[in-house]
Order: sequence, then structure tokens, then C-alpha cells
Amino acid sequence: MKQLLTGKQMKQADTWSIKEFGMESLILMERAALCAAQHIMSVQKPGCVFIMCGMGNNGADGLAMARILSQNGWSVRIAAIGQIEKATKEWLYQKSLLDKMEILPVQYFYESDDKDEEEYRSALSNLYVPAQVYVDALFGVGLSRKVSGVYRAAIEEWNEHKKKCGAYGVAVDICSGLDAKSGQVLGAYVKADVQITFGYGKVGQFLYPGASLSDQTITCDIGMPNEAVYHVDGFPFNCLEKSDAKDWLGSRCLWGNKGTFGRVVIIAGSSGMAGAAYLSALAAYRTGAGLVDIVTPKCNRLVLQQLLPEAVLHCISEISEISKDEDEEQLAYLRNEVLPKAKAIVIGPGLSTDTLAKKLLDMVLEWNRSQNCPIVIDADALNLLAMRTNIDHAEYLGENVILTPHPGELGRLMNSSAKEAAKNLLYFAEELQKKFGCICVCKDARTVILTQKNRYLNLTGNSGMATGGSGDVLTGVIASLAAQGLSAERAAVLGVWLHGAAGDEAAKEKSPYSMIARDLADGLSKVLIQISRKKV
Ligand SMILES: NC(=O)C1=CN([C@@H]2O[C@H](COP(=O)(O)OP(=O)(O)OC[C@H]3O[C@@H](n4cnc5c(N)ncnc54)[C@H](O)[C@@H]3O)[C@@H](O)[C@H]2O)[C@@H](O)CC1
Ligand SMILES: Nc1ncnc2c1ncn2[C@@H]1O[C@H](COP(=O)(O)OP(=O)(O)O)[C@@H](O)[C@H]1O
Ligand SMILES: [K+]
Repeated sequence: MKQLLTGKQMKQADTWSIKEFGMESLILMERAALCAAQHIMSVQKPGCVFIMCGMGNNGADGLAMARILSQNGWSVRIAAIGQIEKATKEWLYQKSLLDKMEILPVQYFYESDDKDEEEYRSALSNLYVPAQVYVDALFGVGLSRKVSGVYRAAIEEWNEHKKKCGAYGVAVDICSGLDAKSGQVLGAYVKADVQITFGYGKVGQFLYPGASLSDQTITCDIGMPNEAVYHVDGFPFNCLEKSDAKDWLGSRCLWGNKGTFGRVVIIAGSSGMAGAAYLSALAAYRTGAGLVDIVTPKCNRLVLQQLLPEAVLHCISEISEISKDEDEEQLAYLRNEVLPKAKAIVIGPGLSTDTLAKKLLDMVLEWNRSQNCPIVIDADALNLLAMRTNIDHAEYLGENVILTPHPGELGRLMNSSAKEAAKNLLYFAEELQKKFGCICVCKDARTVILTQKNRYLNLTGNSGMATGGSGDVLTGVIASLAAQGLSAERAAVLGVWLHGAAGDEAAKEKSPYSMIARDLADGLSKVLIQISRKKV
């Protein structure tokens, strides 16, 4: 399992290693600089390298890289941007080594507020020499505010000159301008070929738009003590990898029958929305559930029977079509005959927010209070949940409930907008988890999964999944895994991984442009062939 930290957590890990463990800051820095320099030497023959340094320790890494590369036959040019009074002690030390070696001129460019951006850029332009490698060591995880003035000009010149001379761009630790937690860019930002990041990957490098700033992010071990990660606030973000997916999936019982592999009850669909029920149910079957029941309005009977004859249908009447007694009867039937057989329940895809949908959600939440059955709440059921204002959510929901909002639904659940939720996905996910006390799967180009104790970031998937019905497929995958006996947490995390990996398979075959939600079901089969064990 790969672990990622936020910028703040990384600093805490650094500080603990230095102050509590007693590892000299310069040891870590030397390892970091050596790692980045070695990467450059592994992909390029010695030539000319241009290094843009700030005055913090990211800049100090850049100076140390300059020394190492110079000693290995490289011609080095350095532009130091900022005020020398702000330089860290490590920076001054690295600079003093360069001075003693008498081989490297450091060109300074001081910060002052009296120029406009164009003036800065033309002044800086002279410092940016043609080179085959461009290194960005302006800001690392210490970036704390929007980039402006001389720094903005320095970044823009760096991008422009790098492009003009076709140089290989290396960002030290993290692309300058990228926020190491949110993945948002703060003002200007470097676009590099590779980010050589130290100790742990930073969450912001894997969230979008941050993940698009470089083609590759390489994490280097810089010798930080392993315990350092236990001395940070909160939890690191875990990223499931293929080998973990294999372990978590386990093996399928060779002598199992359909009862062994769990029954998923899917409460979904409304008039014109049969597809949502179909996609969720199809995905549940394709992920291995033994039986799938669909609870849906009568109008969807024919289409669902034709699309998925394998599903058991329970067709219900709209409230307007029946008497109060009949309405009570059909709910009692669901409560007494259908829900008790479920090993996992999905509620919400295409459900609508009408009175019947509301009653169905009430019934499922009531069921949740007395039974220990994993429940996936999605789409309209989330919208209905967002409309409830006077309940203590944490009392209703628990560790067996999985909410799967996209940014629109997340915004609604948190009384905010989709735009805000997408921009601050981690923050919103944390608040949602606190509010409902359950498992929160906050979906976007990167999906964040939070439980009471753990944080996960999913790295599979692609833009082809931004197509109607993808989310419905996810509900079926998660519920199917839960029905087969995985804990709700593992079902959610593995489900999101599988769903993304299925999307990646679909994209290989159809391209992200033309794949549709149904293709994810075929993708699931391919991924399951790759990760399922051959023998018990
Ligand atoms: N011993 C350590 O602490 C290690 C640190 N390392 C490097 O050190 C970096 C962190 O160093 P620092 O904490 O010194 O931080 P940075 O070097 O990332 O930058 C901090 C400096 O930039 C200024 N700053 C922040 N945002 C700004 C903005 N928008 N405009 C203008 N100035 C701004 C700050 O006031 C501060 O002076 C890491 O990313 C990594 O590259 C590595 O060498 C590994 C070991
Ligand atoms: N650009 C993307 N990269 C990776 N995954 C994506 C991307 N866009 C959407 N997805 C995934 O596709 C699914 C879309 O879900 P949702 O918006 O609920 O779809 P729908 O409501 O149409 O079923 C989510 O799991 C989301 O994480
Ligand atoms: K950097």
C-alpha cells in the first residue's frame, strides 16, 4: 500500500526526524539532492543544467544538486530568486560549499515590490540560459500563499525557457506553485516532465489539477526513520495497489453456491431511469454476487427483465396508483421478505426524490438501525438525505453505511456548491465523515475514501468514466464485495479501485472518448481475471 502525506504532515515528519530522532537535516537533504541528481544523470548525458532556486530548503536542495551535478561533469547555472535575508541556514551552508568550490556562479534576483510582472520577466530572462535540463527548486512543501510578483514571473520564465530549448524539466520535491494538500495551483505553477519527491508522495501531486503538472512523480527514499509517519497529525492517505487488491479480494470458494456469494438488494430506478438500476445490478453480478434483487417501480419491469433476466425483480407501485393500505402492504413486503435476505443493500441510483423514494429511504435507514447490513447510499438517496435537516445523522448512520457522493451531491450534503466541493474535496470529505460518522466515498477524477480511522486516495480510473451511469456501476461493485463478506471499509476501497481499473481496461479498448458505463462491466471481468487467485 502506497502512503501519501500532505505538505503539513511531511513537514511534521521532517521535524520529528530532525528534532526528536536526531537525524541531521543535512543528511536528509544530501540524500534528497543525490536522488534528484542521480535521476537526471540516469536519463541525460552530462551537459548544461539550469537550476531555479528559492531561499527555503527546496532551494537548498537545488544548490546541493548543483554541487553534485557539477562534480559529475555538468555545467551548472543557478538563478536564486528572493531575498538572501530570508535564506534558511541549510541554504547558506549549501551556498558556502558552492563558494568554496569556486566553480559555480550563483546569479541572484532579489525580491522587491517596485516592478510589474513584465519588468521582472525581462530582467529574469537574461538569467535563464539555454540548457538541456531545467530544474525547479523554487518552492517545495513550504509554499504557503498565492504566487505573485517576482516569483510568478520566475515560474513563467522557467516554463517558457524550458519549452523554448526543449529541456527536460525536473521539479524538486513538488512543482512550484502546487499546493501539497489540495492539488490546487496557487497562482502560477511549474509544468515539469518529472517530480522527484522526497520521503512520501504528497497528496496534492495525485489530486487534480496537481496530478496533471508532470508526466511522472518519482518518490525517493531519503533515509527518514520509518516511525516518522506515526508522528504526524491525522492519518496518511493509503493508496491501494494491484497486489493489495489481489490480497483483499482473496479467493473464491470452489464449492460455493449462489447463497455463499451473497445477495445484493438494489433499490433503484424511477420512471425513465431504469438504466440506473440495470447498471448497478449488472455490476453487482459482474463483481461476483450470487444473487441480485432489484426493487423498482412497475414501469421498469419490462425493460429490466429484458436487459437483465438474471435479476430478481420486485416491482412496486407509485403511491399515486394505490391506496394507503396497499402502500403499507408493499413496504411491509419489502421489510419482511426482501431486506432480510440482503447481505448488502444499494439505495438511490435513479430513484427520484418523490414521496415513495423518501419512504423507501426511511425504511432502509430504519433497517440500518436494527441490522448489521452494509448499505450503499447514492445519488437521489443522498439528495434526500441532504434535505433532512433535523436529524442527528451520526445516530442514524454508522460504519456499515457507505455514502458515495459526487461533488454535486457532496456540496448539497454540506450546504455548499459542487464547485466548492470539487475544489476542496479533502476538506469536504473530512467534514462529511464527521457529520455522518460513516464511510464516505467522495467521487471525482480522484476519489477519496474516509472512515473513522483511515484515509484512502484512489489512483485508478480515467476521464472516460465521466459519462452517465458510471456512478451507478460503482454502487453495484461495492455492494457486491460487501455481500461476499468483505468489511464495508474494504468493500468501499477495493470497489473504488476495481471500478477505476475496469475503467482503465475499457479505455484501452474503446478510448476515453467512446467508452460508456456499460463498458465498465466488461472491464470488471478483465480486471477480475488479473487479480483473482487461481486456486483456493
Ligand atoms: N530537512 C528538511 O527539512 C528537508 C527538507 N527538504 C526540502 O525542503 C523543502 C521545504 O523547505 P521549506 O520548509 O524551507 O520550504 P520551501 O523551500 O518550500 O519554501 C519556503 C519559503 O518560501 C516562502 N514562500 C512560501 N510561499 C510563498 C509565496 N507564494 N511567495 C513567496 N514566498 C513564499 C516562505 O516564506 C519560505 O521562505 C521540501 O519541499 C524539500 O524540498 C528536503 O531537503 C528533505 C529534508
Ligand atoms: N476524470 C475522471 N477520472 C477518473 N474517474 C472519473 C473521472 N470522472 C468521473 N470519474 C468516476 O466516474 C464515476 C462517476 O460517478 P457519478 O458522477 O455518480 O456518475 P452517474 O451519476 O452518472 O452514475 C465516479 O466513480 C468518478 O470517480
Ligand atoms: K519545486
